[in-house]
Amino acid sequence: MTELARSRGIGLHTADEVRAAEEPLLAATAPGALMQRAAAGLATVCLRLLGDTYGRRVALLVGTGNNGGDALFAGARLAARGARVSAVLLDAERVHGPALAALRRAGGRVLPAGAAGVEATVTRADLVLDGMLGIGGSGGLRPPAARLAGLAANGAGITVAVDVPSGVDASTGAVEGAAFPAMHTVTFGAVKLGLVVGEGRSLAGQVHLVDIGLELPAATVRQLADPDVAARLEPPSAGDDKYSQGVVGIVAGSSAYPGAGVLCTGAALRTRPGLVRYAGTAADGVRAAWPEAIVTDGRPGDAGRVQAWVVGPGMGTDDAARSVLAEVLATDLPVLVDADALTMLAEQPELVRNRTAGTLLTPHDGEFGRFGAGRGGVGADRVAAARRLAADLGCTVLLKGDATVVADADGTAFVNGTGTPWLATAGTGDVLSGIAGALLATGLPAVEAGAAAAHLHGRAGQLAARRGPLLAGDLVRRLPEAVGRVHGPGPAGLGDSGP
Ligand SMILES: NC(=O)C1=CN([C@@H]2O[C@H](COP(=O)(O)OP(=O)(O)OC[C@H]3O[C@@H](n4cnc5c(N)ncnc54)[C@H](O)[C@@H]3O)[C@@H](O)[C@H]2O)[C@@H](O)CC1
Ligand SMILES: Nc1ncnc2c1ncn2[C@@H]1O[C@H](COP(=O)(O)OP(=O)(O)O)[C@@H](O)[C@H]1O
Ligand SMILES: [K+]
Repeated sequence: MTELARSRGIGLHTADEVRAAEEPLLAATAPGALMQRAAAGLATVCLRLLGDTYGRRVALLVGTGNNGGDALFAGARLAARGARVSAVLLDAERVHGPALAALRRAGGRVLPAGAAGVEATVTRADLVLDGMLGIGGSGGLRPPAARLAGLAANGAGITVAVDVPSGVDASTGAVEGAAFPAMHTVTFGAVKLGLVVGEGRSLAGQVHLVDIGLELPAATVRQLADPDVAARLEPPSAGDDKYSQGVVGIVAGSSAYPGAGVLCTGAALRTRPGLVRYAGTAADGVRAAWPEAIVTDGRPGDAGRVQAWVVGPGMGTDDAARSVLAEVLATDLPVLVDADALTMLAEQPELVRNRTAGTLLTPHDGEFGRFGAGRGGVGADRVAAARRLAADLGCTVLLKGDATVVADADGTAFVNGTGTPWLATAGTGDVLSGIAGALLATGLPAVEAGAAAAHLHGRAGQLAARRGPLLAGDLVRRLPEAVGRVHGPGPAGLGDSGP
């Protein structure tokens, strides 16, 4: 097996996939065994978070299904270690019986959600464990559950979600109304997709995976970690020269707006030590900023041979720009289409439908909405949205955002785990295009180049944000360090958000 095939990243799964994997395991194990594995893992994480357990106050928010059972059994384990545990039941008539009995035996207190002491119990707890809804939840939280989530949000304790924060759709990350704001989520058997994408990403906090022995099918959605990206960034070897490292061509910026050309070219240069060619009307600015690039103010065809093109950032949408876009898309080379080129492409999608080489579109939500398959907007299911546009155009779509999604026409997808909200500033998208273009030129498939680029871009953003508010140019400066960082040892966990 090649290193690339091994470095496939962390699998992300839907609630249906988890349920299907649970069935044979439930049949093969003693009744309640899986829930005990889940509760033991959950209690271990809570003990670690609490530090000293004796006398600490723990509030359990307990729903009507097995998610509530997990919380009660874990609560019983914490009570046995000296914690003062109170269980708030959403419905005292429907609760996991053996788990409730275990909590009572361990000395836990039980009160219904409507009882007078609930507010104080939840807001004054040192740790609040959300066992209201897991993968069996659907739709927005009903009022009593929504009220408890609100109390936990206003309290001072550590908030921990059992399997999934209640109110978050485990499969999509969508949230309808209120949800439990978790600082930590302890999830069982598999990382649910909804914990790392959409609104679910920020509500889940840090994700801890507890192995309960599930055997899952190969994931169609994955998240790359540092070593997975490193495997896609082969350093030059003794036999390499500047051409063998991948030559990328950049068409970006304009005489009025040279900045996009400068940022995009710089990002490409700093991603790979190969060769970067530039063709466009921001040639003077690019030449002045980057003497290492080979620059022409002519058309792409005048630039010399390249292995991939980036087209779009800041290039304008006039007739000349349209003709340049058509020329680049008529080549049999991989092309990344961004910004102004996406605006033009949305009016002429046939330009990409029959391309044989990879085509990577990198829209933000506004640009996504301009395409036929994107009308009506991205919506709450971001992975489905990216897949829809990719399938419609036969392209790869990188949908930018807090957790950038990259999807191929066949449904293969990645969700990015790095980054910082400081990236929401002008020009950072131009930098992403330069990085992804440079990786496309090395021969990586478009979906892999997009996923690796989003990871590196996010890492560069995290490094730059350590010094305070960042500018797009800071990302370019931090790129070599970001590349070094993914090659080096260090934490490589899911959604790991910090260098
Ligand atoms: N099946 C198994 O063997 C295992 C299941 N485990 C736990 O079981 C969970 C799934 O359990 P369940 O299938 O019982 O489902 P849940 O406990 O997630 O929720 C189902 C209950 O919530 C109610 N409900 C649904 N939507 C609601 C809403 N919007 N507002 C308020 N109430 C709502 C339903 O009426 C139902 O009673 C997992 O997330 C995990 O925590 C773990 O113990 C591991 C083993
Ligand atoms: N809230 C956020 N958290 C993390 N990253 C973000 C956030 N908002 C935007 N980004 C990232 O910042 C970049 C913005 O790109 P884009 O919208 O094209 O900006 P521009 O066109 O100004 O270059 C994308 O990589 C996107 O994923
Ligand atoms: K939960």
